[in-house]
Amino acid sequence: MLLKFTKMHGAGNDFVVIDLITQRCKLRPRDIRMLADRHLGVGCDQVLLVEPPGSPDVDFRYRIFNADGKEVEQCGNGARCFARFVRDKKLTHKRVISVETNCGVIQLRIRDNHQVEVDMGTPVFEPARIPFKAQEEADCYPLEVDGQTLEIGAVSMGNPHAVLRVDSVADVDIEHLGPRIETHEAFPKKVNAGFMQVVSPGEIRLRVFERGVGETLACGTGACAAVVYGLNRGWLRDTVTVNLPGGKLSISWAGPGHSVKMIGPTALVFEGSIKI
Ligand SMILES: N[C@@H](CCC[C@H](N)C(=O)O)C(=O)O
Repeated sequence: MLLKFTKMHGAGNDFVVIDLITQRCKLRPRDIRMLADRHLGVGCDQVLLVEPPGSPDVDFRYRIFNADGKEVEQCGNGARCFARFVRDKKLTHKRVISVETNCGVIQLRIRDNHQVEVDMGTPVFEPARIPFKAQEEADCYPLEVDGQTLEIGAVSMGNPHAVLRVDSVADVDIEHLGPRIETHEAFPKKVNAGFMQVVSPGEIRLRVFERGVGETLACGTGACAAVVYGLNRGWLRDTVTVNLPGGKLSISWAGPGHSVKMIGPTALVFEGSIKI
């Protein structure tokens, strides 16, 4: 069949978005891998499927697949692009949209200038729920990688993140360290690895090696994880500008028990059809 798609990005984290409300298709993991392939398909970090909701209390359901074909729980930049997509396609006229994801319902607010605000929910630090193998919950943990001990923060934003503070993101050997942290045995479901440079209490630089993808130009949940880790360590204040290789996000967190708010851009790249 010929499948219609929309290519979008949020701060350079790119997506193939598929409307499964007005068209029907059952995508297999190999279809997802083909769509995500930058040589043989459309090319993206994640494929997003927009579906009807499972309950009348929410507006939509959306599902997220990494480029490796595996379904995941959450995607911050994808959530913003999803909101812009359903408005642009006139699947809703609402500016405040609630959507069911694999880690619960999240709220999105469409602002002006193609910016979208997302309530990303409360961060989870309990090791078993990340999941992360540790005796007890702590602000930071030692992680042995290639004979050196790294100091990491571990947090779930619906999906698992490890965050390391570094002196300079430009000097991180992300191609070497990223895969080793992603597949470290302490993270039974693998992990997204973020490298954070604190510029000031209100500004960080961040590079993320994403689970199931590799280094991306931006990671929304990674930005949230870095800010909550930095706040817990006393390095950051409650609203932080996160500079990623592909753009800027604004992340706010009022502390334990509060949800994390993210504001950032969305962009439409092109639309097309592809044979599945
Ligand atoms: N790019 C995303 C995160 C996508 C999922 C991630 N790779 C995972 O496996 O958890 C974001 O913007 O949050």
